Amino acid sequence: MDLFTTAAGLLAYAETARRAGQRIGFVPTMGALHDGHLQLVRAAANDCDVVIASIFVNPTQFNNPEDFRLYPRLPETDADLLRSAGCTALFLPSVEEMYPQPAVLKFNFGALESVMEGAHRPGHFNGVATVVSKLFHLVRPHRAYFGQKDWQQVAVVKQLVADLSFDLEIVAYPTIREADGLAMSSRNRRLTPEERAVAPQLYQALAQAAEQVRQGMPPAQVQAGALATLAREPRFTPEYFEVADAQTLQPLTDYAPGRAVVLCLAVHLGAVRLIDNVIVSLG
Ligand SMILES: Nc1ncnc2c1ncn2[C@@H]1O[C@H](COP(=O)(O)OP(=O)(O)OP(=O)(O)O)[C@@H](O)[C@H]1O
Ligand SMILES: CC(C)(CO)[C@@H](O)C(=O)[O-]
Ligand code: BAL
Repeated sequence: MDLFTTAAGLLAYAETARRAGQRIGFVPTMGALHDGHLQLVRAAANDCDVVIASIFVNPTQFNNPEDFRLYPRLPETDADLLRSAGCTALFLPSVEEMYPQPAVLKFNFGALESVMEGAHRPGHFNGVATVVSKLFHLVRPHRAYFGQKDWQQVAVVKQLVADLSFDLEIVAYPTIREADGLAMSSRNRRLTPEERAVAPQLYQALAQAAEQVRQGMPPAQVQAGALATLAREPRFTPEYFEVADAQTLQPLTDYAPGRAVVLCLAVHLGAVRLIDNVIVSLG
């Protein structure tokens, strides 16, 4: 696996692969890798000739400086995992390399970012769109791989690709979970054993709410019930629990047949903020 720390090195590598007629798969990450990331790398290795992964803890998408400072950083272990999953090149830039000058461009994703992560993490999707655009320009992949654990991010990135005519395909893969249901996340490493023990209740609340949606319980009642369930665990401080249209991400007042519903939550557990979601397809 090749390692690049400069934009120029990455650009030249990707350009050579493209000129040779190779298909390029791209997996952007913030590192501290787990099976959720590695399934994306394996999928890219299966579909493409060249697989480029990036590890960059992007400061512009963090609204909380402590969250940025404490974000797990394990580049050596990550490199080994990437190599064994079939990655052919790793881009590991510094902040100065990615932002030689402060980025000032502002994105507006309208209703897509007026809810959930967009509403609760001011500037978050602006930072994501900025760094993803930069990375897409350097790599110019044929396909870019994202996880459904960040459901809203996938919607925002698809909008970005459409609005800016990036010539690539976005593919999204399901959330990989621990055996007890907890969604894999780099931030799980920061949980204490006591917090880790109660964390699976987040998925349990989502699974219970999903069953209620299938049974036709009104969205407001599903939401209130889930928030009440979460409130029973004193270590949880819920930020939101939304019952939303899976495409538009707007909160639902009732269900439309044939549409998919996404149930999304963000909960603080000690010093760690976790998100998760499940999709319910309505017949
Ligand atoms: N459990 C998972 N299942 C599937 N995809 C995932 C999972 N966790 C992360 N991803 C995807 O991997 C990519 C990189 O995500 P990122 O590096 O932020 O990892 P993360 O584990 O979600 O970290 P965080 O602690 O920030 O939530 C994103 O497209 C994300 O959706
Ligand atoms: C897409 C991404 C790598 C951009 O920094 C990040 O938001 C993530 O890891 O999901
Ligand atoms: N996985 C989304 C990146 C973030 O939390 O900033």
